[in-house]
Amino acid sequence: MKNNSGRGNAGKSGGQGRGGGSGRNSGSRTAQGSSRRGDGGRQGSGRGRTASRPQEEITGLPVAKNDEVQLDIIGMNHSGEGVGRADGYTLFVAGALPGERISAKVLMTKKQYGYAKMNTLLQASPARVEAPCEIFDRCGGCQIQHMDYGAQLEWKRQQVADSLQRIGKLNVQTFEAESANGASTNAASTNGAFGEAALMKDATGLEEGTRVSTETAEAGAHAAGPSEAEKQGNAAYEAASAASSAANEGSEAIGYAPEASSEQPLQALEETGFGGGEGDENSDGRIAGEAAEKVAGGATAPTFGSAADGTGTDAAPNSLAKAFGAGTSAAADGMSAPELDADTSAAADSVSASELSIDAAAGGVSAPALGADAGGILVPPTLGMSDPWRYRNKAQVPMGEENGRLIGGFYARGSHRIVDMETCIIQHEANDEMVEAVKEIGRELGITAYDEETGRGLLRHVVVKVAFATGEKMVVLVTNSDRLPKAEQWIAAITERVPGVKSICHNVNTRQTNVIFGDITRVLWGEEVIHDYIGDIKFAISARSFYQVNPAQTEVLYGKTLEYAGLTGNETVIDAYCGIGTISLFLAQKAKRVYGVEIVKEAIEDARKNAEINGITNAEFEVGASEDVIPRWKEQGITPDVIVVDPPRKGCDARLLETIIEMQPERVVYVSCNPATLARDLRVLEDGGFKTTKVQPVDMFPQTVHVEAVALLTRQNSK
Ligand SMILES: C[S@@+](CC[C@H](N)C(=O)[O-])C[C@H]1O[C@@H](n2cnc3c(N)ncnc32)[C@H](O)[C@@H]1O
Repeated sequence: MKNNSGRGNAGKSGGQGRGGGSGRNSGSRTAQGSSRRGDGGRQGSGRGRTASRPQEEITGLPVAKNDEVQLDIIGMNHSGEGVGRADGYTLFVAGALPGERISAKVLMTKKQYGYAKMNTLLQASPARVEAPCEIFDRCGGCQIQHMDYGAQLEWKRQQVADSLQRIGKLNVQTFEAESANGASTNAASTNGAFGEAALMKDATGLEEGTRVSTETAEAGAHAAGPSEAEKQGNAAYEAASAASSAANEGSEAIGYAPEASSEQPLQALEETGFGGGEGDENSDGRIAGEAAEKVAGGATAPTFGSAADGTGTDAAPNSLAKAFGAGTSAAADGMSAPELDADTSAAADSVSASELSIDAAAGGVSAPALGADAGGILVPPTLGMSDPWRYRNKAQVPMGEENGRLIGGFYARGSHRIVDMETCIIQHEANDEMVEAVKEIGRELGITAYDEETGRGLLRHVVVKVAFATGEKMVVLVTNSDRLPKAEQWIAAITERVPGVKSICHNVNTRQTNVIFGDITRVLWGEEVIHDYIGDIKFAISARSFYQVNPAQTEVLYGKTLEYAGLTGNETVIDAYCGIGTISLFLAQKAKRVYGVEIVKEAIEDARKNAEINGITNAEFEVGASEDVIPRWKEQGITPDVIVVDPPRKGCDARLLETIIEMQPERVVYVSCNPATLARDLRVLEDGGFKTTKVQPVDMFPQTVHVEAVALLTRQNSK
């Protein structure tokens, strides 16, 4: 276990107390520059926003740019920023935790909310810990290392409960949780220290039922990108769906009927692919990696199916669209571009802009009194890791040069400048070692790094994967040329310095884009794939195939999915959004027959191969959009007992939900990486005759703000 203790020492000044209340009067404005500095608090250095966009002066606000304000932090938004109020005006503060009192400088103001940079931590939260990573302040891969892991888990559970209540208008059972500061909190209410929902409406300024406006789309944008990437898969896997969902998905907007945005996402990619990032799964648009790939790929490379052609139409039947308001207009997605950085996390979260309860605006006042109903949905504590470090099996590292020396690491916040990095403490050590070895070899061979401004230079990214169960390793060199110079020397050096390497691949990406992978991948040496196990099932993982990045927690997630599916061996099961068939094959062990559907052709090819290598014959897979294929299966007479869905962040297509309701399975198991769209979709299914009984949060991405959950719904009406 890494050093994750040290609670509460950082920067307590103790001199100011917490101030009274968190409502409209909690922020007190002081003269600029009058705050104390250097009293040991977290200075909010590198994580402050870069207000690089010219700002329009908005008059009549309680604060102005450069003001110094004292704030009580009353929640944390889904980007991991503390939420404070200054005379009723919402300010987002990177690095501040709920329950803290801080002095901060206002960086920028918008009509409904603004950003501030913490200058002095006046009173620290007991949940505050010293972030163990030296570059936490600069790297976007993790957002909440400074929060005690128990508090992270509690916050994630709260995110789920809040979304169910506020967006889904669902009844959540009261749950007594020990909060990080030892106080007992009613986790079903929304005014706990870790609840943010109450702030959303105020932050976006939208009245309940208001459709997402430009501002909310903008706000939501931040969440775009990476968030999902890992979960969604790489460019190949996401390309097909990205065009239709790009904007919506990234924006966290939850309404149906989004318009697709096609080009904007292209800048999404700045980020570290090394660490968390959802470059993969990270959200705040800060992580390049796959997220970027996904988005960018979808917009630019219509290679994998109809949705990728940029014509994405997620149009929902009016009734549904109406039910959830928030038809959002796309754009959001592109927001992760560096120059927009300062706007993005606002997310204040368009997510629920249209759904938020008005009384929420009061500042942490609880939503409708839903909590105490024992008949409500059970949201148990988040299933976390005993050691929430070194959990990732894949790193995607951008390469650059510093004074002529090959370096690789992460993009400095708000720029595309690459900062060298030797270790990432959420990566498996083997990934650190592989990346380091490749950098050394590259230097020895005199390899140049790709320069995205000039389009010159050779090595763009190094992607490394390690299979936790077998120890097999893969190195992928992504270059800006079709030929890899000195290929033999590369192979000799990598095989010598990377013990256990099973596969060395070369991917060609000559496009001037931030997308990591190009379309051509060649095996330079060894196997085309490495193998890993989840439970007893063996999976072949190729250079570009999507595979969950946290294998330990994947087993937990799939185990819960299987448990909720309640299989006896006689059931027909549909696995919608099945990817490479990971969940399908898990289920097939206990079901009569499993039908998997996935929009990306390559994923389905992998799924079929994986079924074969495991000798599984009762699973079949079809390429296509779930919302197209499953209605067809219905016409063909397939009658599932259980339907499992594991959609991208944008949630299920409305047509799919309608089909599920018509098919009337006994149970629906909904695996989600976005509590907002989960809540929206559960509302539809509830209205269609299902009852949500449990929603189990699972921590797939410790130290980041990403929230994963699996929900069980049972059919209430009879066929
Ligand atoms: C969250 S991933 C789930 C993958 C898989 N269940 C797993 O756990 O590895 C979502 C998947 O849905 C796919 N997808 C996106 N839109 C789709 C659609 N309309 N129909 C079917 N699959 C889709 C993506 O390509 C991606 O593989």
